[in-house]
Amino acid sequence: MSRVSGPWPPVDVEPPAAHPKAPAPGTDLGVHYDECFGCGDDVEAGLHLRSTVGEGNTVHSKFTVTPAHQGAPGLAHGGLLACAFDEALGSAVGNLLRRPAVTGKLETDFRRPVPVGSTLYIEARLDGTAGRKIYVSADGRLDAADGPIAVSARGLFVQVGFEHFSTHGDPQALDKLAEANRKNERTRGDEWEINP
Ligand SMILES: CCCCCCCCCCCC(=O)SCCNC(=O)CCNC(=O)[C@H](O)C(C)(C)COP(=O)(O)OP(=O)(O)OC[C@H]1O[C@@H](n2cnc3c(N)ncnc32)[C@H](O)[C@@H]1OP(=O)(O)O
Repeated sequence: MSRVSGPWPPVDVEPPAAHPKAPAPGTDLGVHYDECFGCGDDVEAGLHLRSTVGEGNTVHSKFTVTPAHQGAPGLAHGGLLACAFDEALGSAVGNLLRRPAVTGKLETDFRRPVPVGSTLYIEARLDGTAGRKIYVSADGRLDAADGPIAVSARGLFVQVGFEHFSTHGDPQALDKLAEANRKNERTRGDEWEINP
């Protein structure tokens, strides 16, 4: 069976166009929500991804595997690795396009074991958009930006209105996030593309 599931993106796409107010290459993206399992500081056993904007519609993230992330003894759990890629891809979509979007589909290709103590260097890139559909992909390299690829992923994010989060999520938590965002230039609501 081929590792590659088909052409990517699977449909004709527009080339990705970063939002005019997207953070510049080199910008440290920080934490988008303290309680996020992917990046939040309040989640002790979370992944604590740290991300920086790269050149050419990319975001570079680092994820260090701890004993809390094990599946087999001494090795990262595949589901948590998929989570790291969801976060890295979502960070590329949210920060570069500034469109509210959720993961519709996430495909992962586990190519090498990822031991506890190792760091994945993930490069996520915008591949294109087709209406509300946003296609992204990423490679995660072991222990160095030019290390061997251990995991690759492809994702489809679907742009949604902000009501997706207020309807299905926790309004109090959203208020808390909005308050935090008011203190953070990069995530101000007036800089988002909100019309799906
Ligand atoms: C600074 C900030 C940082 C922000 C940094 C953020 C980082 C965090 C990242 C974590 C992100 C997450 O985990 S998000 C959480 C996990 N995901 C979710 O909970 C999403 C749950 N699913 C849904 O709510 C829904 O299914 C939606 C919104 C995805 C789609 O529903 P919808 O709005 O009714 O739209 P729908 O017509 O179904 O789909 C729209 C188009 O997408 C296509 N489509 C939808 N799903 C799929 C699919 N799985 N595979 C193929 N295609 C699909 C449809 O065919 C359609 O194509 P066409 O007919 O138009 O051609």
